[in-house]
Parts: sequence; structure tokens; C-alpha cells
Amino acid sequence: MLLHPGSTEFPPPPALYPQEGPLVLEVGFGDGRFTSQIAQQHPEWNILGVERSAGSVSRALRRFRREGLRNVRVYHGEATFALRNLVAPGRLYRVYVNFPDPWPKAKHEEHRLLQRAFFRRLSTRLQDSGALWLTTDHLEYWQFAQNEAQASGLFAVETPPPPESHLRTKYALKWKTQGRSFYHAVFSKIGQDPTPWPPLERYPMPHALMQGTLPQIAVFEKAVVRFEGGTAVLTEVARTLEGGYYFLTHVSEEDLVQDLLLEARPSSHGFYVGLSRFGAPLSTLGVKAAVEWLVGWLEAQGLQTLQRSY
Ligand SMILES: C[S@@+](CC[C@H](N)C(=O)[O-])C[C@H]1O[C@@H](n2cnc3c(N)ncnc32)[C@H](O)[C@@H]1O
Repeated sequence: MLLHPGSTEFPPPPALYPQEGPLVLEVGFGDGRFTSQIAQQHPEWNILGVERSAGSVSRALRRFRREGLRNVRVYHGEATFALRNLVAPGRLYRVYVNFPDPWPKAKHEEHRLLQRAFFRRLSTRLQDSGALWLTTDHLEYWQFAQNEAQASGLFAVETPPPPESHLRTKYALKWKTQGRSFYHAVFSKIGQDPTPWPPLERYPMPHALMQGTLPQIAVFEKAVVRFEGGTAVLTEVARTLEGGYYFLTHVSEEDLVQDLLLEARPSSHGFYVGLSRFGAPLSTLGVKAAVEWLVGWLEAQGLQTLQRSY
């Protein structure tokens, strides 16, 4: 099952995962061969695989379907979004991170996944004594992650040799042929961050009912809407066959980037202006801000608002 931001609920409904049993997260599964290996070895596990690359997600999904795996759920997007929104507090048994992007330049360190803030958040989702297992070829990132986990005060760190099964991923095999060394660390939860980490707030579909005549839009200048925690950019407009418009909008907020459509379409009472359901977007603060901006812009073009809901 492939999960989109808009198909997530919180707390995650029990039916999201196919069975009672340990919940295991794999971050950055790449071509999915490790996911498939653990899913077959542990049919009693519920495995949530998270991957931000669309190409990898589609290749891995083909593999999971071909192999008939029933205990894997896939989220296409950011690991922290999935952790925050698809995992109930205290529910995770284990996390696997194999060969994470190392971001080797000092000025890019902030992009690394395994840093203090992440460990603090992870502690809210792991069960007592749950653990994250890291395998990498990058000595400096391996040491960095250990320092960050220790600085959080919430994890005990051990560094046994990497299990053989972790050295058969696509990247492990690639680095093996180059003669690289491999490093492993197990981060076991020993405490929990007292700050709750609630899921991203969702909003009812923001919309307005407007009346008047829609403008003929020959040229649309890109609009940037800033809101607390992100930006929404309305980039393009397209006329619909029924005489309305779609506005292609890029909304970027914490751990979530969505390309979605806002619409202004004729309805029995005037024009419905709001978020289109196309692509099953998640209705967030950023979406609300974008709809609010669009209604204001249409008002400036001469339409009147009869009713608004946002
Ligand atoms: C170097 S590859 C390793 C892939 C696989 N684990 C392997 O060992 O073959 C790192 C993968 O992690 C994914 N990734 C990196 N950061 C991520 C994040 N924050 N959330 C989800 N996926 C991420 C990348 O898209 C990439 O596919």
C-alpha cells in the first residue's frame, strides 16, 4: 500500500498496518531489497518503508508486489513526516537506516538526518528500549550520529560490527566493489523527550464561494505567499474546460512539500474557490494561506466573496 500525505490520519488507524505486531521503520529504502529481506524474514513485523525518491519508490513497489509482500507499507516523502504522522507515540520497535546520504561538506551538515533534534523526536515514537540501527560507509557521519545521539541524552550507543545482512543492499554492494569499510551503530532508547511532538495540524478543506465574472488571465505573475513555517508559490494558471481555472501551487512546510491545484470553478451558486482534491493533498496551514491569498487576488480582480470557510 502506497501512502500519500492526504491519506494519513492521526492517530494512525489500526487498519493502516495489517496486523498486531512490532512496527519497524526503514528510512531511505532505495531499491527496497533490504525491506523485502526483513519482510520475508519477519512476517510478524509491520514494516513502514519511507523513501523520498519517486523513482526508487516505484521500483521498490514493483518488487514488493512481485514478491507478494503483505506486511510492507510505503510512504513516499520525508522520513520525519512519516515518523511524526504515521507512527503513534511509543509504537516503534526498530528503525533501520542503511547508507544514509552523508552530506559530507561541513556547510551541508544540517541536512543530515541523524542529528540531535531527530533523536529527540525519535524518542517520542520508539517504544521503551526500541532502537535505531545505522549502517554506513561514512566514518565521519557514523561518528557524528553517535555524538548527536549521546548529546540528546536519550540514547545508549553501541558499535558492533555490521550484520552481514546489512551489507547486501544496493549501496553496500556498490561500496564493497570500491573496497570501502563499513560501520554500524545501535542507538537504544533510554529516555524520552518530554516535549510532545503532535502531528502536523490538518484543516477542513479551505474554500470560498464567490460571485462575479472570472477575469481573462493572459499573464499570471508568480505569487509567493509566506506563512508561519513555510511558503506557498502559485506558479501557473490553466483554464479548465468548464470555464474555471486551476492554479498550480507548490507548498513547502515542515517535512512536507506538496504540488497541488487550487481551483476556481463554476458552481450552482457562483464560483467555488479552494483546494482541488486532485492528487489527494493534505489540507495544511500552507494550503489555507494559499487559498486565502487566491480569494484576495480574485477579489482584487472584481469578484465578491459570498461565503468563506478557512
Ligand atoms: C545512499 S541511498 C541508500 C539506499 C539504500 N538504503 C541502500 O542501502 O541501497 C540513500 C537513500 O535515502 C533516501 N533518503 C535520504 N534522506 C531521506 C529522508 N529524509 N527521507 C526519506 N528518504 C531519504 C534517498 O532518496 C536515497 O534513496
